[in-house]
This record gives sequence, C-alpha cells and structure tokens, in this order.
Amino acid sequence: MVAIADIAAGSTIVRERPFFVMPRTISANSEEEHLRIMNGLVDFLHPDNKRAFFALRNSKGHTTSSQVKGIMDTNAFIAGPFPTFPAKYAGVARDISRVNHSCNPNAMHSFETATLTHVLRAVHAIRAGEEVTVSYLNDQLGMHDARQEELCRRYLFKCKCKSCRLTGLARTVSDVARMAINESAHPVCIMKDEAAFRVWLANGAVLGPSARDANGEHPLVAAEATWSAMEQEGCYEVMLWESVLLRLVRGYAALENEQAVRHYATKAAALRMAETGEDGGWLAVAENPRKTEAWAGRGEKRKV
Ligand SMILES: C[S@@+](CC[C@H](N)C(=O)[O-])C[C@H]1O[C@@H](n2cnc3c(N)ncnc32)[C@H](O)[C@@H]1O
Repeated sequence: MVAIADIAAGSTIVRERPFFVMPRTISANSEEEHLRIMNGLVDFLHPDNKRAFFALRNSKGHTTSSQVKGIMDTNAFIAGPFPTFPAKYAGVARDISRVNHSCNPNAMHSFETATLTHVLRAVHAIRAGEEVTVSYLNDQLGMHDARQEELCRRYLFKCKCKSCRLTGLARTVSDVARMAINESAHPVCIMKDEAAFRVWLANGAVLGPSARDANGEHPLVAAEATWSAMEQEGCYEVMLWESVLLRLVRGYAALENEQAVRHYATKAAALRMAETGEDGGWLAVAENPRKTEAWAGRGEKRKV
C-alpha cells in the first residue's frame, strides 16, 4: 500500500470491515474443525468479496492443507477482544491485508470491537509516495537475525525492510538500540527510572537542568536517549513510550521549556491517536504547556 497524499501523524489511513472474523483456534487438536469453519465462512461470502479473498496472497503455498488456510495464515490480523468468548480472533480484509511488513513501520492497526472494523493509522507523518507498512512481529525488539527467523518461520519470507537491509556497523547500531529499548521496557527498569525521576522532579527547582538523578544520570538526557532510540528503530513499545514521553513532558515543564513540552506532548498525542483513535489529553498539554502540573509545581517551589 502506497500513500497517495501526505498523511499526518496519528491520522486514520484506512478503516475497513473485515470479510469475516473468526477465533484463531477453536480448541486444542481440532485443526479439521477449524478448517471446516474457515471454508464455510469463505463459501458464505458475497461473490465480490469471495473473489477479493482469493486474490489475496498465499505465501504458504503448498505447505498448508488448503488454499483458504494459506490465505488466512498469510493475511489475517488480530481482531477483538470480544466479551462473549475469551479467545484470540483473526480477521482478514480487502485492503488492510495488503499492507506489507517493516521492522521500522510507519503505521499500526487496531481493531474496534464496537464497530467491527480494522483501523490503520499513521505512527508518524507519511509522505505521498511512501509505502505504508506495519509490523507483523510478535517481538519487534528482536535483533536482525531473530526478526528474520520469526518472519521466515511464520510467513516464509526474507524481510527486505529498511532496518533489515542494514549491514555491518549500521546493523550493529540498530541491534544495540533495540536491545537498549528492550531493557528500558522491563517493568523493573521503568519503575526504577520513574522513582529516580520523581526525586529529581521534587528537587527540580533547586537542582536546575544539569542535575543528576538518584541513578547518577540526568533523567531527561536518559529519557531522550531512550526516545530517540525508539524513533530511530520505529519501535514504540506499548509499556514504554508513554512513560518516557510523560517523563520528558513533566521534566521539561519543571524546567519551563515550553518548546520541548510542546514537542514531546505532540509526539505522545500522535502515538495515542495511532493506537486508540484518541489523543488521551496530550493535545491539550501541547497547546498549553504552562497549565501542566509540573510547571505549576516548580512555581510553588520557588515561593518557598
Ligand atoms: C499480508 S501479505 C502483504 C501483501 C502482499 N505483498 C501482496 O502483494 O498482497 C504478506 C506477504 O507479503 C510479502 N511481504 C510483506 N512484507 C514483506 C517484507 N518486508 N519483505 C519481503 N516480503 C514481504 C511476503 O510475501 C508476505 O508473506
């Protein structure tokens, strides 16, 4: 899929009802039952949709028991969750199923249970003519060889994305950056960084911008390094990105750096929009940094 116009960060690229949605597994050891249901659902499609379904790529070829299964295994995306049945669901769609994979993707898709639609949104600004990509990986923070192994095992292709085409030192730099993001995303690490940041923030008005935190680091320099690694690799780890951006916004608000607060709050708004379709209150912060709690906190400290 290629963008035919410039697309703003966080905005919707495609919103699409899947041909159908079904549980990814029916129950253990019931491959036959699963196949029977899948074939039944395809038979039931409107002829136009059935043609479009069979026009989708089948990368599994003869390695699967049927063409329908091969197409599903190649193209299905996660759907749900649905409140009625606690299983993982998969959906397949005419356009969204055409989106190629990148280990440094510029879009992400989510599923709206209320409207039964797949939504594809931009993670950052995409220019007209650029390919729109998502990640197929379970572990996007894996290093080059691990990513290639997962894509080859699950989808039988050798990834040719920008990150996978890196060689030599550039590949090592990318692998090391992903490893660092992975470490920062560990819940213990997030909690430790947050605790150190809080101490720094509490003393912020006294310590000033060059102060070190309880870890011996400047918390904003550390958070900025993590954020720039995430941007470089296109890996916005769910557990991590919001805590890092929140730290940057609060920290720069404490230092009364309006431009930096705007910058990071705008990034957070776009990522929240890409994930959920809502900005999570980040746009209000970007519009008025002086109204944030951390800004007021520093003012209060000064009066003491
Ligand atoms: C869901 S389909 C994507 C749409 C497909 N390119 C098409 O033409 O319909 C997935 C298949 O596209 C190809 N593909 C997707 N991303 C790729 C990538 N980064 N590098 C190489 N092939 C890729 C692989 O053959 C993969 O099995």
